[in-house]
Amino acid sequence: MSIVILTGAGISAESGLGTFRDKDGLWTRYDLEEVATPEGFARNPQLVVDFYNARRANCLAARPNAAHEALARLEAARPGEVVIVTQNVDDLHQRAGSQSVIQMHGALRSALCAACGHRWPAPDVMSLATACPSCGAARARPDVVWFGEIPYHMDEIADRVAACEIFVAIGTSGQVYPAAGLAAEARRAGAHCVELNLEASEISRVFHERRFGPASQVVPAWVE
Ligand SMILES: CC(C)NC(=O)[C@H](Cc1c[nH]c2ccccc12)NC(=O)[C@H](CCCC/N=C(/NCCC(=O)O)S[C@H]1O[C@H](COP(=O)(O)OP(=O)(O)OC[C@H]2O[C@@H](n3cnc4c(N)ncnc43)[C@H](O)[C@@H]2O)[C@@H](O)[C@H]1O)NC(=O)OCc1ccccc1
Repeated sequence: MSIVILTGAGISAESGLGTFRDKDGLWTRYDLEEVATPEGFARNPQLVVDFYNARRANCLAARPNAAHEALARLEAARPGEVVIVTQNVDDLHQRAGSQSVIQMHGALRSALCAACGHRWPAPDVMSLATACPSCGAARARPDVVWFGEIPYHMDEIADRVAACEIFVAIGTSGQVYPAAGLAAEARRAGAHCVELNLEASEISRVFHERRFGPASQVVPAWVE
C-alpha cells in the first residue's frame, strides 16, 4: 500500500507557525511579490533576508504537534509505504520523526549559493555577507522556492503520485500550483483521495472523502 501525504501550512498552524492565506496569514502582513519572488530579492535583498530570518526564528522556537507525530507513527508502522510531500519550509515533520519527507518548496534551515548552487545548513540568522563555503561568493539566499521558480523534486513527486493507492492532503488551501494539482493527478491515477483540513479548500471537489477540523484532531483520528 503506497500512501502520498501532501501537507501545507495548516498542519503547522497549531505549532504556532502562521499560515499564508487565513485571516491573519503571512500574505496579509507581507507583500508576496516583495518577499517571495526572485524579482523582490533582486530589488531589496535585505527585506527578504529579514523576512526569512524571522520565519526561521519562529520555526526554531516551534515544536511538532499531534498531527506531525501521528504521521511519523504511520510511517513507522508501514515502513517504505508512506511519503510526505510538503509545501512547508519548516522542519517539523523531520523533528516529529518522519524519515521520508520531500520539501518541494525548500527549507528554512538550508542556504543556497546563487552563484554556484551549493547548499549548506543555514546559520540561524543569515546576512547578505554570508559567504558560500564552496565558492566563497557572498550570494547566499534562503533555499526556498519563490513564486515563478520551479519546485524541487518534481519528477520524484510525479512518480510517487502516479503510483500511490491513497493520496491525502492536509492543511492546504489548494491555491498554489503545481502543488494544488497533485490531488487531481492522484485521482486520475486511481488513488483514493482524502482531504483533512480545517474547512473546505479550493480543491475539495477532487476528493472522495473530506474530514474537517483542526489537524491535531483529524489527523491522529484518520491515522488510528
Ligand atoms: C498564488 C498562485 C495563484 N500562484 C501560483 O500557483 C504560482 C503561479 C502558477 C503556476 N501555475 C499556475 C496555475 C494556475 C495559476 C497560477 C499558477 N506558482 C508558482 O509560481 C510555482 C512556485 C510556487 C511556490 C512558491 N513558494 C511557496 N513557499 C516557499 C516560500 C515560503 O514559504 O516563503 S508557496 C507557499 O504558499 C503556499 C501556501 O499554501 P498553503 O500551504 O495551502 O497555506 P494557506 O495559508 O494558503 O492555507 C492554509 C490551509 O490550512 C487550513 N488550516 C488552517 N489552520 C488549520 C489547522 N489548525 N488544521 C488544519 N487545517 C488548517 C486553512 O483552512 C487553509 O485551507 C504553500 O505552497 C507555501 O509553500 N512555480 C511554478 O509554477 O513554476 C513553473 C513550473 C511549475 C511546475 C513545473 C514547471 C514549471
